[in-house]
Amino acid sequence: MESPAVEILDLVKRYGGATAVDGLTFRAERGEVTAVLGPNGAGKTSTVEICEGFRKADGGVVRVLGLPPDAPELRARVGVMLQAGGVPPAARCGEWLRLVSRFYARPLDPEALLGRLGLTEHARTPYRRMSGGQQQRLSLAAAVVGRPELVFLDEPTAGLDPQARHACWDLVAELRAAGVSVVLTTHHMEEAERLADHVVIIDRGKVVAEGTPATLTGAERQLRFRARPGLGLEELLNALPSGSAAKESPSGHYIIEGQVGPELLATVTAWCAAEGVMADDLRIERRTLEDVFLELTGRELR
Ligand SMILES: Nc1ncnc2c1ncn2[C@@H]1O[C@H](COP(=O)(O)OP(=O)(O)OP(=O)(O)O)[C@@H](O)[C@H]1O
Repeated sequence: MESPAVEILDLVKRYGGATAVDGLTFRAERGEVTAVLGPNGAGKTSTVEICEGFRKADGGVVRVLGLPPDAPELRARVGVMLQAGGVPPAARCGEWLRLVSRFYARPLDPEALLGRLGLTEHARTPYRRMSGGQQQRLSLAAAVVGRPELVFLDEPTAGLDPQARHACWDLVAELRAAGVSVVLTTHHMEEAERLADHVVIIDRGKVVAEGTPATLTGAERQLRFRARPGLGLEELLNALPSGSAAKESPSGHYIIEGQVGPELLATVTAWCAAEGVMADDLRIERRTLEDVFLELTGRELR
């Protein structure tokens, strides 16, 4: 049987006395996009860099395409986009991508890739003079130019403008369509919802939930509206069918959960009318991945 793209079992990484990755276990299947989500400091980059062979684990087992992460034969089969750097400051954008492409047997056309990522007009610009978003796009291009079987993207769209973000998403979708396995970390829940087949949420170095975006968010719907902060919701709750819940989160944003149907909608709007409350942006929708993420990892800043 073919091994998964990435298999991580009981991974542990410590820095001095602090445990950054604390018995982490998950797999990324071949041909799928796996998104690893987690608050700042959750251990995402540590985990990905161990898979890339850049850091050593203190415990557990990691297999990449069935091999140990430092196996030399992985270099030609795995693409890596780092969060920052990796390119000499004086290297010109186009020259660098052409150079990287020469390390591979069947590379993509570097010029076409520069065009795809909006870098053609910067082809002669030295890396140090490129903007942060342009540098980021060059790193993405360098990660995929060798037609890897598996690509690791660490926060690929952080700091990108909307146009570049969409270009990156299109590229990831194409990689997936071509059968490439993708493991990406991100703080953009929308990105994970759009791109990922499998989402792994980690917190304090452990997996706290995983599944498809649809299984994580569930089929349940919510009624949401905006109104002045601090509405007393007890009376509304009394009027709603049992098993319903009403909360204000964050301030001025109201969420009603339960059997969301015509009756619940009528009860809420009748209560609003009686209370003189204008419910703005009233809508019924499924929970988002961001809701699930915040429920699992809390609102405290890390
Ligand atoms: N080289 C290092 N030396 C010491 N501590 C480190 C080192 N690298 C990471 N850490 C610590 O390990 C923990 C996990 O860091 P890591 O970069 O893996 O998190 P992350 O989930 O990628 O965070 P972010 O979302 O902020 O990028 C953090 O507490 C961080 O301070």
